[in-house]
Amino acid sequence: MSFFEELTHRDRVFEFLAPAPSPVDVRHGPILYLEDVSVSFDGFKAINNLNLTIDDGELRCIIGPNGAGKTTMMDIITGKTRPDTGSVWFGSRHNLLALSEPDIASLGIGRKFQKPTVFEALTVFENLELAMATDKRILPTLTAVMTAEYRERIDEVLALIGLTGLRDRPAGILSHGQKQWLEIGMLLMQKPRLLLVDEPVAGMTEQEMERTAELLTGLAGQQSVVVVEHDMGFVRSIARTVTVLHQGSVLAEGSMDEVANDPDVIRVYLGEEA
Ligand SMILES: Nc1ncnc2c1ncn2[C@@H]1O[C@H](COP(=O)(O)OP(=O)(O)OP(=O)(O)O)[C@@H](O)[C@H]1O
Repeated sequence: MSFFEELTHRDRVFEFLAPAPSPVDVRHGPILYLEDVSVSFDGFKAINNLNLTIDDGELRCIIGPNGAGKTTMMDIITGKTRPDTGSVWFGSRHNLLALSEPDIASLGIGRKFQKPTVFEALTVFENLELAMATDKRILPTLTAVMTAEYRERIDEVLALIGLTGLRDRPAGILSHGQKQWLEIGMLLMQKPRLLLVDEPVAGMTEQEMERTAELLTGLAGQQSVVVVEHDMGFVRSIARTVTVLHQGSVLAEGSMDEVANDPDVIRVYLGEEA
C-alpha cells in the first residue's frame, strides 16, 4: 500500500494516534520485583542479597542510615548500575537487567533526583512542554489533535502540582518547593507507571512538606511511588509500608509503627552497631 493510500485508509487508526498499550504486565504480580540482588564496589558489598517487591499503585517509603544502599538500589532499578547477581523485573514482562537506561525510562520508570533541575529561564508551562517533547515515544510530527491533547495533559499536571496560577512565570522565580513540584510534574507528563523520588522534602518549609505529602499520596494509585527520605516526620505522614535498608539488605518492613518499634531498627538508628 502506498503512503497516500495508507493515509487515506479510513477504517483504521494511525499507529501514532492510537493509545499506547500499557507495556507493563501486573496481572499476576507486583510492578517491581528485585530478587537476591547484590553489587560490590571494589570488594565492598553496597547491595547484599536485596529482595524487594512493590505492588502496582503502592506508595512505599525506603529509609535507612547513610550508606545503607538506597541510592545504589535506585541506580540498579533505573539501569545506571548493573548488579553482579540477582534479578530485577518490571511487571512480569520486562527484565530490567537486559535493558538500557533510556529503554527503562521509556517503559515508564521516572526518577526524581534530590536537587531540582528545572529550566529557570523557561516558564512553568514551557518546562512541562519540554518534558513531553523529550518523550521518545512521541513522534516529532505532532498534529493539531495531538497538541490539544498535550495541552490538556499540561493543564491536568499543573493542577496536580498546584502551579496553575504560575504557569506563565519563569521557573526561576519559584520557591524551592515549587521547583520540586514542577520537576515531579515534568516526570508526570510522560505518565510513568513507577516514580522513584529521592529525598523530596530536603530543604522544604513545613507548609511545602505538607503539600508534597498530599501530592505524593495523591499520585499513588495512579502510579506506584517509591520515596527515599531521611525526614521521619514526613515518612510517618505519608507511609503505608516502610522498608528499612541496612548494609544493602532489608532490615525490616511494615507500618511506620512496626518498624519504629523493631529492636534491630532501633539499634541501627541509635548507632549501637559495630
Ligand atoms: N560507585 C561507587 N563506588 C564505590 N562505592 C560506592 C559507589 N556507590 C556507592 N558506594 C558505596 O556503597 C554504599 C551505599 O551507598 P548509597 O549511596 O547507595 O547509600 P545511601 O543509602 O543512598 O546513603 P545516603 O543516605 O547517604 O545517600 C556506601 O558505602 C557508598 O560509599
